[in-house]
Amino acid sequence: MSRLEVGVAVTRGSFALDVSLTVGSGEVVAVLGSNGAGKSTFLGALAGLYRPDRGSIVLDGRVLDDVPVHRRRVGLLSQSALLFPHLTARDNVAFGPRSTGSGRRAARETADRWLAEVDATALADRRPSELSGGQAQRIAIARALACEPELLLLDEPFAALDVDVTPAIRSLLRRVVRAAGVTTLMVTHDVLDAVVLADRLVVLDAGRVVESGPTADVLRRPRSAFAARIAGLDLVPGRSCPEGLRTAEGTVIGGVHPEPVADGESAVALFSPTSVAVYREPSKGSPRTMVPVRLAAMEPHGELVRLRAGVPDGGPGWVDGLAADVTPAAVADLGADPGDELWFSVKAAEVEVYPAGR
Ligand SMILES: Nc1ncnc2c1ncn2[C@@H]1O[C@H](COP(=O)(O)OP(=O)(O)OP(=O)(O)O)[C@@H](O)[C@H]1O
Repeated sequence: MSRLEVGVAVTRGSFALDVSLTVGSGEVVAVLGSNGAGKSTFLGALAGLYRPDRGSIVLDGRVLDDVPVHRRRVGLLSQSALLFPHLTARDNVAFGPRSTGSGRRAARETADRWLAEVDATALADRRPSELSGGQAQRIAIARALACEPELLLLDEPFAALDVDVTPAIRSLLRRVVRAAGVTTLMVTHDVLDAVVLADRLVVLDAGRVVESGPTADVLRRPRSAFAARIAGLDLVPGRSCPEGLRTAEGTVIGGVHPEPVADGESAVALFSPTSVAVYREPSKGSPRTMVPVRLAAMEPHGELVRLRAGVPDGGPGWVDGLAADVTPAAVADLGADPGDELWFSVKAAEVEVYPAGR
């Protein structure tokens, strides 16, 4: 079991990544972030595909910076299985142990053990062209772990699978990664991968870590707009004020402070889309915060309809992407279409204000 300590800066064209991160021995960390946030660049630096401009990667006390890729003891599982087409499943799995010095027989035994671990013993003699996508990915999992990596990198490991096989492969990966106790870093777009597999979430934005913490904590109390979006919550950034939160342009969002936040401190207001009511006109004298929006989109959301806000003419940018989940009957009463100017409204008692950042 190995502890990973990374502090790297990587430049690709005009994009700059600067990330410091520690992954405890045997810990599974998920790296999330929107498109272009730098997730693949970060993983590529760890895998040895990109040379950092500065910084270092230390795995179990070994500095990896100048270690050739094949000696790093870093396993990589990608979206596609990338099996050798001319080798059987067993020989694909045995390839790693063979190339690190195991004899033919020992490598075969290791391969058979890992094929059993991933419930693929019956597939041992098949070639990749005779495997389904899910079966091939199981073999790829066995192959990655048969090398006994000190660090396992998962790059969107389920992105290329059919949706109906993804849950089974996801839970299989969870089982074998936990059993192997291997230190793991996973890049994913899917919050479900993080919930099922990861101890901790790290959110990247524009090449920087904007949020990090235990998976459940980040999803319960997101500090970044991206994490709030994946957790299904609305988030408004600003500064704490006695009434709740004041946005940069001066809107006050009434809210409660579940934990102490100093007046004027950088903070975020969080609320559930189900606590947002939607009106055609602002209601006067209401104890609710009323925010003008332009309706950007409407989509089904379970038994409700999710109304997605865009910025109205001259309105503040932070309303962009706010969600309101309302009943189909309420949508019919409202008679709203995308492009209409509406008011989102939320009660102070349903807004929680927390310090921003960790
Ligand atoms: N070969 C390249 N040359 C210059 N810039 C690049 C190159 N490849 C990627 N970039 C830029 O680096 C930034 C980060 O890209 P990266 O692929 O790491 O993001 P990502 O978070 O993995 O995105 P996605 O979720 O879309 O896969 C992007 O702004 C991208 O435009």
